[in-house]
Amino acid sequence: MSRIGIIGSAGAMGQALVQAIAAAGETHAGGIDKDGDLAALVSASDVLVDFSSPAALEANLDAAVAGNVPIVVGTTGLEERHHFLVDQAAESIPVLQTGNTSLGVNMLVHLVREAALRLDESWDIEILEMHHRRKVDAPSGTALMLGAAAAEGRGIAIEHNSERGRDGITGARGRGAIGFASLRGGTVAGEHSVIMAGEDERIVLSHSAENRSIFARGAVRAAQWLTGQAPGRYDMAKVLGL
Ligand SMILES: NC(=O)C1=CN([C@@H]2O[C@H](COP(=O)(O)OP(=O)(O)OC[C@H]3O[C@@H](n4cnc5c(N)ncnc54)[C@H](OP(=O)(O)O)[C@@H]3O)[C@@H](O)[C@H]2O)C=CC1
Ligand SMILES: O=C(O)C1=N[C@H](C(=O)O)C[C@H](O)C1
Repeated sequence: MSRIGIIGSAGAMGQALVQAIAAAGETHAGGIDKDGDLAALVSASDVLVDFSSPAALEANLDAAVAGNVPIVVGTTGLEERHHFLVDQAAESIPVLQTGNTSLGVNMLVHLVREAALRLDESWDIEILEMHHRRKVDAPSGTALMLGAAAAEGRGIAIEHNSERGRDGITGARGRGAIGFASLRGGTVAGEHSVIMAGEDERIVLSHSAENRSIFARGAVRAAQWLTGQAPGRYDMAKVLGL
């Protein structure tokens, strides 16, 4: 049994996590939000789960390293500098970073990589996501994971082959590009579609989150798995054996 500490505890994911920890028979070590006592939470925890804000990431990783406690980073909206910080922390402690903790999305990531490996550049890949009106980052972390998987399958660098935020006279779509589009509204927990559009035909691979419990269950599974791992950077594929 592990003591799981929550960063971002009063938030939508933090609250879903409290329920998932109890359902899994684990111990809720406590939680913090902005201005909470991070050091005390680290001392009380065997493993941390962070669903807060990119602005909090550096302090969270530093505290986890100082306390030698593994951390699951589920926060999205991360930039290159945040990924660098994750890599640095992973030299000392186990860190699992993912834009989506659900089994279904991680299976979708796998399927997208496989499809992109087999389809040539004449198939245009577009990623469409929709989330609730409160979401602050776009494209979603999941959309970025799906784009990265498509690029990996295709053997191209996503940094040089993305089309994001089209507006106005954008010119025709680039051959081989991976496009992203984001919708926001209502209470949608998370919808992702990867559209592969070829000549006169289309393949659509998609996932619908019916509620946040799928992310919370996945985060608890990740926290359980991460406890006892060697220092390093991990993802959900390792946890789920995909
Ligand atoms: N990887 C995954 O599977 C999933 C990832 N997410 C991601 O998780 C994050 C949180 O989502 P959600 O719960 O919907 O967001 P909410 O806005 O509902 O919750 C965020 C929480 O984080 C807290 N917080 C903000 N800044 C800090 C800080 N510096 N230190 C500690 N806590 C802080 C907020 O507290 P306060 O109100 O005091 O600011 C708030 O309680 C987002 O990045 C989202 O995209 C969401 C679902 C699944
Ligand atoms: O903010 C959310 O709610 C979600 N965020 C994650 C993302 O950015 O992909 C995961 C999930 O889709 C819900």
